[in-house]
Amino acid sequence: MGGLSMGQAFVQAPEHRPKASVIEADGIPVIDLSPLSAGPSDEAAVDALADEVGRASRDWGFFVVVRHGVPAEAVERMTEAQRAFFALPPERKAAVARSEASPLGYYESEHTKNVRDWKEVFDLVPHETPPPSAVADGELVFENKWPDDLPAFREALEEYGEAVEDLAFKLLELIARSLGLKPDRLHGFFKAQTTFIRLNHYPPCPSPDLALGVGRHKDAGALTVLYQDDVGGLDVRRRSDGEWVRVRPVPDSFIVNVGDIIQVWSNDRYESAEHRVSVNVEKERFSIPFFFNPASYTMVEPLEELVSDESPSRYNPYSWADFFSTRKNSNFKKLDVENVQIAHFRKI
Ligand SMILES: O=C(O)CCC(=O)C(=O)O
Ligand SMILES: [Fe+2]
Repeated sequence: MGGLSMGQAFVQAPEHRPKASVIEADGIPVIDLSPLSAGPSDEAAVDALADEVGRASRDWGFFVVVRHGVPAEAVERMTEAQRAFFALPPERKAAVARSEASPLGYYESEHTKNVRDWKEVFDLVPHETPPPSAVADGELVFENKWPDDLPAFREALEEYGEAVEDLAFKLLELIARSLGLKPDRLHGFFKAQTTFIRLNHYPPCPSPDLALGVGRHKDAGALTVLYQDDVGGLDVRRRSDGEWVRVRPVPDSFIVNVGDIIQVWSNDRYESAEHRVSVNVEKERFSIPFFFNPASYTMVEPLEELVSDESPSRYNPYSWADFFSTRKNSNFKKLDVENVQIAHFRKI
């Protein structure tokens, strides 16, 4: 299954290998978003929700949302389409493969921090920009690749993308409120968003003690809204003691995590947490991160409202386009250098 065969490229350094015993995370907050869909908005309830989101973003960088408003049927159609896609024969997946110049589509040899991940993926963007008539040398082309003869696939993705984007904007408003900002303060950054959706398939792995589905990393964008099936495997680095803890699957939920951009915008009030994916011998696992990312021309820096004499800016501004394309390149092939991190822009 999945065509992967275990070899040296997948082997993590001893200090990064998963331990045999798994700590189930009890403390990751589960937040009920139903006050957002309760008709005429109840400001006090929404403020209380924003406080919960703020505390979770500060203490964990992760939280789980339930009664989030994404229709169960959209999720079901999406996960069926995902399974159908990964079950295709290798040559049909290869027909929509990613290339260095055109990074969307199918891919099965991603590296995280220069070690290969035990997974296959399919990337696409929910907002395709019209292709430019001429592409400069070295410029990336973000064009979706759709598999032939799988019509329900495209429809399911479009429906799912719209529903999860609505949720992402609601979460963005809660984050803004939690920072004492106007609810729509961050919306402007997402006018020409570079959001992308990734379908992940982690086949059963013969050596789950040596390899990871995704090596340890932080998400570089603003927010990630993740669907996971009921198998489990996502591990988050707990802030209080640095231990890896497993995020238990909750039916009909999404996992939300704050990415590096929100860490920088918030001037370190919130922190993007390190996470990874463990694999197992018996079961395949499916997940779908929706990486909610701002426009490519965004210069990322702490929001001016959150900077003062007492709380000076902790980061030099950086270009999201440059950060994103450098990271994508380093995930595409094994490099000898460390990949780009927000720590490189840290002032203090
Ligand atoms: O599969 C998962 O649970 C998480 C995947 C992930 O962290 C990523 O793709 O960035
Ligand atoms: Fe991630």
